[in-house]
Amino acid sequence: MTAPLRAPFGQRLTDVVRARGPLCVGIDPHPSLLLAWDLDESPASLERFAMTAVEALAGEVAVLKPQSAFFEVYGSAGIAVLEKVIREAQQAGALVLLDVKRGDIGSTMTAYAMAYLDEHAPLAADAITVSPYLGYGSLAPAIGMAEQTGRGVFVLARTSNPEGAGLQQSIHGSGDSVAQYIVDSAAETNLDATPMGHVGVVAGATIRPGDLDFSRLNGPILAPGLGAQGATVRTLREVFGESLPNVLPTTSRDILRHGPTPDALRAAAHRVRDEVSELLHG
Ligand SMILES: O=C(O)c1cc(=O)[nH]c(=O)n1[C@@H]1O[C@H](COP(=O)(O)O)[C@@H](O)[C@H]1O
Repeated sequence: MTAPLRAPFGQRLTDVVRARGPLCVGIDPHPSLLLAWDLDESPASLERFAMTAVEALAGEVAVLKPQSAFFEVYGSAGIAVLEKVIREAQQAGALVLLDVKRGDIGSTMTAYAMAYLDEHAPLAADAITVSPYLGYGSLAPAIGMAEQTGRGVFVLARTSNPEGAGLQQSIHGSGDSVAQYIVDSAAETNLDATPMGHVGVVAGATIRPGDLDFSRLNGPILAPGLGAQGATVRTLREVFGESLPNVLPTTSRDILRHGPTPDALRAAAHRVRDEVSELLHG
């Protein structure tokens, strides 16, 4: 039997969060942020922006989450920057969650899995975001490959944007909401994993408290929405309650707006991380 490539994602995430605190920072090179950093909209500026964020944060925070769209805008030059971001962030000890929100029929999903979760893929990250709109089962190739390679997937369940609620809270054939069905499906995949499984869910820090029951998930909960979308660290307790230890809050603009000085970016990330740690450990 061949030795596993690396420890399972649930273990790796648990370890890095224990060492660095519970925070994911998004690398979202918005045009308005480039402007605020005195940069133009060119591939060279994209690289400067993204690598400054990596330099400042990859040795400090548990997880970095580059948003693929902001790199894709620049075509192949942007993808080359994204490859460098992933590689150098991992070398500095952060896990990289590539935010691509992929989802397709199973056979195409296999190709997405090979693009982002295969050992030899130039864009291989530690985890990706995936969309279950084609059915939770259609994600099987990504979930399977992630398990084989010690990587993870985060399935959109209840997103942070106001438009998500109507669809995600509608009632699924199981009698629960669509969002709850996604959480429960992830829970089935994660059953028996220790310290937790490799299938996370995405649930916005902006959602209504009590909308979802995460108690059986046994996996990480990526919680976007802090800062620019209006949620605060305090709202995390209201929304996630007893499941707070599994929550990985993520924030992008609210940190990046403090650039371009690496020290200021680091200080902003430390502030949010310490606030979340305080909430968790009292
Ligand atoms: O999957 C995500 O990361 C995500 C899911 C979600 O429900 N809401 C959400 O905002 N996101 C992403 O999280 C980031 C939020 O950015 P800020 O609002 O600047 O913190 C963006 O990259 C979004 O694409």
